[in-house]
Amino acid sequence: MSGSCTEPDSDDSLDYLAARLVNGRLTGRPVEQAVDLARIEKAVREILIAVGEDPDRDGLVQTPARVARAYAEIFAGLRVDPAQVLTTTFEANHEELVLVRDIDVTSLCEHHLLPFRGSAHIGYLPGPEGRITGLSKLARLVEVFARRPQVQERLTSQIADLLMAKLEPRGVIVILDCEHMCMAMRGIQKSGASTITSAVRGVLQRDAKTRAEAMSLILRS
Ligand SMILES: Nc1nc2c(ncn2[C@@H]2O[C@H](COP(=O)(O)OP(=O)(O)OP(=O)(O)O)[C@@H](O)[C@H]2O)c(=O)[nH]1
Ligand SMILES: [Zn+2]
Repeated sequence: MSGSCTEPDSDDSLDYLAARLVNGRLTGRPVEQAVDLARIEKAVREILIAVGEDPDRDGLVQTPARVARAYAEIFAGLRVDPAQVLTTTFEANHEELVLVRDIDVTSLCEHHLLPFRGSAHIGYLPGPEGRITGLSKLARLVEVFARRPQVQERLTSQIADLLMAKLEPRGVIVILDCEHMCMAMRGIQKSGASTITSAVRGVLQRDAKTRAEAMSLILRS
């Protein structure tokens, strides 16, 4: 038995993890909803027994604790207020499209608790005041919403809606392109199928030409 896991396991460490999603520093807001690591461990031990494994054999004895820590990390977004990500905005007198493409996304589908992963493309047209946010904040927003049990459609809309609410831009477009392990590893077993979801708000929803311009930049190779 190695028992050499070094991942954090105290409440303080989970607090730090949640804070990192927001500001990248080891400071931040307190954990609002602590993760019950012991309860996850107990449940994972039960699952191992239920599938016919011996949870006490050498390779598995640390597994419930490892899975508990992994889940705390994977679901850290549940302990973060996404609005915190967008507290810093800047004046830029820029009213044209701002687009960040190919943001890596990994989330867990809430139906099977299996991963789905791919890319997010996020664009917005700043409002009349021309206020913008840091580019990294768009990626942080994806992280906060992705680190929750999700369906791809809701993940896509949540990103778009929060940007609309906090930046008050003229429009937002969010496209996610992901592969779902629940379709590859089990069930229909079709690997390589990609699911594309979009959330389009404001002028980008109303104006086909503006939307087409944004789409052409998103799709440009
Ligand atoms: N719309 C949507 N469906 C999803 C997402 N992730 C997984 N699913 C689907 O959720 C559905 C759950 O369907 P159920 O019939 O309740 O579950 P199931 O018997 O495991 O379904 P199969 O995967 O078809 O075997 C499946 O069709 C999955 O492909 C997602 O992000 N969005
Ligand atoms: Zn699934």
